[in-house]
Amino acid sequence: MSLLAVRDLDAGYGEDLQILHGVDIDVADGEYVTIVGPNGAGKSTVMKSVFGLTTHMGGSVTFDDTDITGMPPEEVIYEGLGYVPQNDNIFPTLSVRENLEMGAYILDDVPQDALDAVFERFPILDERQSQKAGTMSGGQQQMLAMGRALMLDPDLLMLDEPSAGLAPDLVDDMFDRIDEINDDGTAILMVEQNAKEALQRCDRGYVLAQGQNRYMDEGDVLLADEEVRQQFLGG
Ligand SMILES: Nc1ncnc2c1ncn2[C@@H]1O[C@H](COP(=O)(O)OP(=O)(O)OP(=O)(O)O)[C@@H](O)[C@H]1O
Repeated sequence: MSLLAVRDLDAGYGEDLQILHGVDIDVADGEYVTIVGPNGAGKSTVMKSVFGLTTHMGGSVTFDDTDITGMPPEEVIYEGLGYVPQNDNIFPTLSVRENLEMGAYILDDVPQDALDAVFERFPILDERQSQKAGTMSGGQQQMLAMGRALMLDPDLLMLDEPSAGLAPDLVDDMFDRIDEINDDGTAILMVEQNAKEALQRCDRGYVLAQGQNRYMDEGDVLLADEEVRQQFLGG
């Protein structure tokens, strides 16, 4: 049984700019899945489509047995799905703590246990609770964006290029933290430019190109596949 099942999905932007052509993606409970592929392949569009941010043109998206096809983000969030977009994923003028509280805005009260869990996972956020988010480093802002998405304790966390813009020595640390979130039971769907590292870390990977599925297998198998390496991983 899939936690997330994307079936034959057609989606895009505006009235008729179709980007995805019959895409299929599955994520099982607790699984760690990555999507890799060339620029413009539609990787981000898959995530945006699951989160109700694109024009739905065909096919379906099911999450935890609920049909969420075309459901707007303000409703999807109630289903147990968290999403950290690549850009604009924090409120720069709000404090760290206010950003985390915003992550739980759909609840009447800020869940103290969730806040404590985020601070335990990312101690730097605890130390900097009152700092304006926009004044933190790129890596710290990325942790804050993840922390915010974790405030509702999602069953699936979608991460769009979490390593983008990070200094090389911080990239491994970011991937380690994603491993930890997954080890604690949250399923991960991640889009990454850093394809080799992402495929090494995940359970299963999809290669997307031109809005279509190209390859799907265990990460290690994709990494070892000569065709995949030549075409999509720079040899
Ligand atoms: N809001 C938008 N309006 C119109 N076209 C868009 C929009 N967002 C993305 N696109 C187009 O959709 C196509 C796929 O973009 P997408 O960002 O999903 O690709 P990607 O595989 O994530 O690539 P990248 O690694 O470059 O982010 C691109 O041609 C892009 O220009």
